[in-house]
Amino acid sequence: MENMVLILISLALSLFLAYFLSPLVLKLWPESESLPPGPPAFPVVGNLLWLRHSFYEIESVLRRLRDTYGPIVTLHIGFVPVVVISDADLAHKILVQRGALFADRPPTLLALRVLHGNQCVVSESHFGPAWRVLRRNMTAVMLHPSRIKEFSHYRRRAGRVLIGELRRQADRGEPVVVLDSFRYAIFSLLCWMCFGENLEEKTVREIQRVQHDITLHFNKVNVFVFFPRVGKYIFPRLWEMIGETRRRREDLFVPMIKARRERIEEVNRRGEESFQFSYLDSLLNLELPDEEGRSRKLTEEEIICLCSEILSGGTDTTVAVLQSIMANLVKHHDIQAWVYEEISAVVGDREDMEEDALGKLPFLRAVIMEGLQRHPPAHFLVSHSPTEDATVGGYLIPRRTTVNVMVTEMNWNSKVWSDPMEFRPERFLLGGEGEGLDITCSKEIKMLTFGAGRRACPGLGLAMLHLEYFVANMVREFEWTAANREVDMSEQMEFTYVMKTPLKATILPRVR
Ligand code: HEM
Repeated sequence: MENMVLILISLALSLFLAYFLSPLVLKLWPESESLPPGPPAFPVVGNLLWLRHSFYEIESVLRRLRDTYGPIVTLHIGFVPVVVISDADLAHKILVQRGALFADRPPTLLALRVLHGNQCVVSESHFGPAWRVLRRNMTAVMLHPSRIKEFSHYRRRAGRVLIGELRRQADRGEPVVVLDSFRYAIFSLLCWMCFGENLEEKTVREIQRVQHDITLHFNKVNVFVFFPRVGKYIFPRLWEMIGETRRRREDLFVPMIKARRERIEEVNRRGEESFQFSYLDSLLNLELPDEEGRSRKLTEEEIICLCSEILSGGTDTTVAVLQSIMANLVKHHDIQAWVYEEISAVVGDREDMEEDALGKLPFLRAVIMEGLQRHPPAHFLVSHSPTEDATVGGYLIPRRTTVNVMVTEMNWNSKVWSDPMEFRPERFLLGGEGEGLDITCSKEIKMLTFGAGRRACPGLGLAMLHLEYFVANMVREFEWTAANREVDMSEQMEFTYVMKTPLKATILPRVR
């Protein structure tokens, strides 16, 4: 109790100093000369602008700062200096040309470490041997094109569930709100790939609820940036909720892990051949190098966090883009008609749309690329960090500094893209400015939706396939029109950037 009072008093004092004495004091923060420029900063609160703006406004704040200070600025968020880059050449330098130097991640907040297994997940691991093993396992074992192909029966099943659900809603004669159906389709698909079982709907929905709560906490833990050591005493309820969600996830995942272990032993004993491989199987076998160079098996908690990572990372991002693309097809009926005609010409009146057909649909691919360019679900990358002191744009960025890049400054750059805010898939066809665009950005950055370099998104191929597969099936089965006169395309920040008003459409089954 005494501690609590002391904390509150010192907090109040700092806020008082920061807010009321700011006109008199230019800089109380002992800022290193070397960091890129930025607004004045103060103890505890960092930049005063956080007293006037919420984190949700960070993008517009950064645009204003870019106009004042240039394409590389330093913000102070609580105690943490954060360097933000908004220029494609500088971004290419740190992500690709000197990628190894900037491939580390900064230390994660304690609250996130509780949820993310002490940084033992691919996205948060420090750049080093353990990250290499985890990432190679994810890309070579789970996300390798041949493995993705093996999972095609899961996609067919998820596609049927989605179309069935949309048809049921359409039969009621009401406009459909598609978001939940999209989310369930993508989530269940990832669940089956992750756990290797045709899990029942009830179980999938339970896992989905826990993952959803983890996402909600992920957004709230921002407050711990300001109070990294004492946050759990200042916000005891939030801290308790985080612990509670973590326990619920354990209660769900641990029995599945145990069952899977036993199943693998049984399969090995019997020599069964028709065994559907899963991400979980690879994690059960995986060995991580420890600090002394020895190998060790993953703990149960680490396995839980790695499964959780793929479910969260692969769902919200893909669903956000899927919804935005469908909203654009509702809004631009001519583009929807073009997609439909292209699919019909290739697939004809066959019952099922085979995945191989997707490779013969260049306009569909262009629509997906345009969706990714215009509606990146992450407006910032996951934070990077240099492993040693580094110079960028003439400024020194000390080792371990948090560095981030503004994705939308690349994707919506009017010097690269004509009318970047218009939905114009043709730009990705022959002769268009996006023709043959290398989405991995190896030579230059024009679109940064999946990041670039060593830490670029390993789920790129899977996400593209899911987007193409579901958009193609939904356009083939239904004609989509707006339920309201206007489709509101404005977006807001949740875990990712999503449509502020979820898409509501009238869908009519097509006659074949
Ligand atoms: C449209 C869908 C997706 C988008 C736009 C997207 C975007 C991103 C971005 C911007 C990053 C950060 C890159 C960086 O820090 O430089 C990232 C990292 C990551 N993504 Fe995705 N992602 C998508 C789908 C997926 C899927 C389907 C999976 C897995 C099934 C996945 C797994 C990951 C992982 C594990 C990382 C961390 C990589 C590392 O730190 O080494 N993502 N993604």
